[in-house]
Amino acid sequence: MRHTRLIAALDTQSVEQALSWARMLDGQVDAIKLGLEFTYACGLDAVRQVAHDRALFLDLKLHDIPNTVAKGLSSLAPLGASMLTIHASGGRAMIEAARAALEQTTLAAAHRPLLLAVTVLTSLDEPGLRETGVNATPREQVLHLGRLAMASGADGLVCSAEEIAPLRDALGDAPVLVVPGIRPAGSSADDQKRIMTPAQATRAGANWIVVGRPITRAGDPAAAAAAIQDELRSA
Ligand SMILES: O=c1ccn([C@@H]2O[C@H](COP(=O)(O)O)[C@@H](O)[C@H]2O)c(=O)[nH]1
Repeated sequence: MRHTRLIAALDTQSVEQALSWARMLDGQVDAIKLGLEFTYACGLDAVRQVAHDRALFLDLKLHDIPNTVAKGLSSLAPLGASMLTIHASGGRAMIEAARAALEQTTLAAAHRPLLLAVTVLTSLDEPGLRETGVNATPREQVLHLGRLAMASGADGLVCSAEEIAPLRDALGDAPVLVVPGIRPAGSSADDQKRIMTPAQATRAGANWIVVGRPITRAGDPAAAAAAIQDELRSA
């Protein structure tokens, strides 16, 4: 049976805050995620410092022409992240270039970061997606982009928990599914639109769930993470 692992999103503009959360969550989460907010505010040296010997999901969602994305990933690969993100909507050539760049830059295949393609942001519902010019439901568009990304060299997909079952039906166990938009029962949805609880996401087949504010805003982040791990185990 698949075991779903927990990533804590450390979204902050402060190195001290990120370090403090990372230390208090050591042993409670399976990886930490640093993203745009932290990286733009604090820089790549700070990413290295917080990641230290922790498993790192570096979620910078690259989206540009193939050459630029490839060069960007070549610059990021030495940081030692386990997972890096690009937008699937960048297209086949961009995804292929991204994969090739990671293979060329990383000396040992075993140390190559997983290339994850973001499908449809979990903050978008159907009306929000249509406003972007996409005449499909989020589920249809996630499936479309998921197929394209996996056929172009992605190792996995970022999607909401609502799309896990259709993705598994279409693509089987191959894609590593990393799932944000996770809210323990009773917690605020914030800006997320396609949400599920940790238990629902693990039952649906998530490999990893990503949880930010329900952990970082808790009075006791370590206890909040431990409660999510308990929920995953007993689902
Ligand atoms: O579709 C996506 C892709 C990435 N994210 C990121 O996950 C975390 C979620 O944080 P919460 O505080 O739990 O909402 C955040 O860092 C996003 O950048 C996402 O939410 N949806």
